[in-house]
Amino acid sequence: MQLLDGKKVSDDIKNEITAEVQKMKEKGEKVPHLAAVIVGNDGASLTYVGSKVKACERVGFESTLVKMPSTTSETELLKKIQQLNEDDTIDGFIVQLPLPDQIDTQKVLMAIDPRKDVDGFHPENFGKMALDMSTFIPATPFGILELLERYGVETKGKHTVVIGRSHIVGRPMSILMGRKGFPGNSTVTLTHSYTKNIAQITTQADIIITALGVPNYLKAEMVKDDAVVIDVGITRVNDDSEKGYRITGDVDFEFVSKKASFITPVPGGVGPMTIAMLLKNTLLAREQKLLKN
Ligand SMILES: Nc1nc2c(c(=O)[nH]1)N[C@@H](CN(C=O)c1ccc(C(=O)N[C@@H](CCC(=O)O)C(=O)O)cc1)CN2
Repeated sequence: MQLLDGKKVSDDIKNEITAEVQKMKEKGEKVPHLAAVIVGNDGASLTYVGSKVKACERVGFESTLVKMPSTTSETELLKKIQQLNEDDTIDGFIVQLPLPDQIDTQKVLMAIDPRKDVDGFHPENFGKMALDMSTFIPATPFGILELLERYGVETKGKHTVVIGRSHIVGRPMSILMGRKGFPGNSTVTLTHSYTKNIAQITTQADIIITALGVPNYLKAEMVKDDAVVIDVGITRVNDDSEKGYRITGDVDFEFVSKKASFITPVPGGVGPMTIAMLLKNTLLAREQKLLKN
């Protein structure tokens, strides 16, 4: 079994981005600027936006964190998005998800200027992705593709089973794995809460990508020998550690890792790749803006 080490690969990517930023500085160009909007006080979301800001500092990007109270109305958030769309100093921005119940997420994502949509969630960018056109690929699926590519995991002609059909991970992942090229050219089955006999499907998979958020859901008996297992689940389970919780994936790692050929750990697998690929999309947004000016 080989570990797909997202921590190491994300560090490599950040070093590559740092070198690109250095070149920009030497040419007297403005460095990329990412803004992140967070509404409310959800502990995990605050951790993730904090990591995004820290990652920007590390690679030499500018960053802006916009914190809004949990009582923010949809109108107020849409106004903030309009400001960020019009702010020429900002190359790309994200709205941290999930949003509070009073806000229509789809309406918010559609309000983001597609040229600044470094999460790749706007329908225009999502459509381009599905049509194999150049665009921002959502950071988590993009990170998974990068891990598969850097470890040389064969995907052509393989059967990939994706568990979970969220707009952030499962749905785009199922599209990307079936696209032409590498990584891709895979035969994809997208499973979800209405799928019957899921173990019958997963035991036939060469590659399993699970994004459910149910700790230890994928058991060894659901996986065939030598399968590639990608764990996108990140659940905080309360314990008596100093932090008060530990991070648990969807995969029963202790036993599944004994059967898998490649597997991502949690933590230290897909999570850090998400942050690295957001930086990559922000660099792309900056470069595209330079090309147009
Ligand atoms: N606007 C967005 N919202 C959300 C996204 C997203 O891509 N865009 N994805 C997730 C959360 N997420 C990024 O925002 C994210 C999740 C996890 C990690 C990560 O590094 N996890 C670590 C563990 C961190 C911890 O201690 O909690 C790991 O797996 O090693 C980074 C980013 C939902 N919302």
